[in-house]
Amino acid sequence: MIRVNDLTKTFKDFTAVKGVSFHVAPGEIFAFLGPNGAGKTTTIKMLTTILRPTSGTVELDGLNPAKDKMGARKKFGIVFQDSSLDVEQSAYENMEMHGVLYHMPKKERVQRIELMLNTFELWDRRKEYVKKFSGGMKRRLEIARGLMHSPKILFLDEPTLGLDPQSRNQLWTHVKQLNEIENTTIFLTTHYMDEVERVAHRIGIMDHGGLIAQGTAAELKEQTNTASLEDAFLALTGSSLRDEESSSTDQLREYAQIQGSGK
Ligand SMILES: Nc1ncnc2c1ncn2[C@@H]1O[C@H](COP(=O)(O)OP(=O)(O)OP(=O)(O)O)[C@@H](O)[C@H]1O
Repeated sequence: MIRVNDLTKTFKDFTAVKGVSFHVAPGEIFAFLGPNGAGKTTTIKMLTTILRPTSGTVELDGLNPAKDKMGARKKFGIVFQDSSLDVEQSAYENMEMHGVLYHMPKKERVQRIELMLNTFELWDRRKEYVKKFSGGMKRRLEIARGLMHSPKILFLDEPTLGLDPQSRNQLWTHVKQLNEIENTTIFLTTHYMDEVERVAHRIGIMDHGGLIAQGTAAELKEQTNTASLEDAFLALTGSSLRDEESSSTDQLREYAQIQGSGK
């Protein structure tokens, strides 16, 4: 479903992503794990037509986004770290707007909104303004909205950053359910090791712009002769994700999210 070959991105004289190659099968949940600045977001941006690769190729369900941007965009939904919801509108209106942008017929829009809001447990709150929602509800709404046009692939860039453990747990329960029901292929990035173990079928470990290992959690542990994914990560990168979690970039992001959620 996703085929990436020798993908590279250079900003002036700095190479943020270096010759990354991987495949994601239909219906698979693939997670990118890596410290701050490893190149995860830059990779997602190249996969989703936001950034043009310096070299290498991307294929999404058989389409090359560099050649057919609009065709490729219909194949995926995306949720970035920064919210793009209209907080002055209701949950229903946010969904409706997305359906209109994707030229979905009215009848299809109505059915899909109900299905997705139910899947993400927001149907009862559909008429409320998004500004009244908690951080976890906003995230779930963003994912539901990203799935409005029934994309084959869902990209999630650190979707649980700044959420409390209960909201994180709830979000992944819904995402996994969606993956099982609709067989949506999911590509995600996260800092949280427990999430990766719980949710991902396969994991890619990124460090300094390169994809240094990939496989199931069991395979990564076996490769590094370690007992936990955290130890495997340490053995591969020499740095701990916990240290990275409290980096200034993360603190700033979390601060911005708290501000955004009006807490
Ligand atoms: N537009 C840009 N111009 C120059 N350098 C950039 C640009 N975008 C990203 N970088 C650099 O590329 C590197 C990779 O950044 P990227 O955001 O992809 O990392 P990441 O793994 O997603 O980390 P984080 O978890 O902090 O988002 C970083 O060193 C970053 O400073």
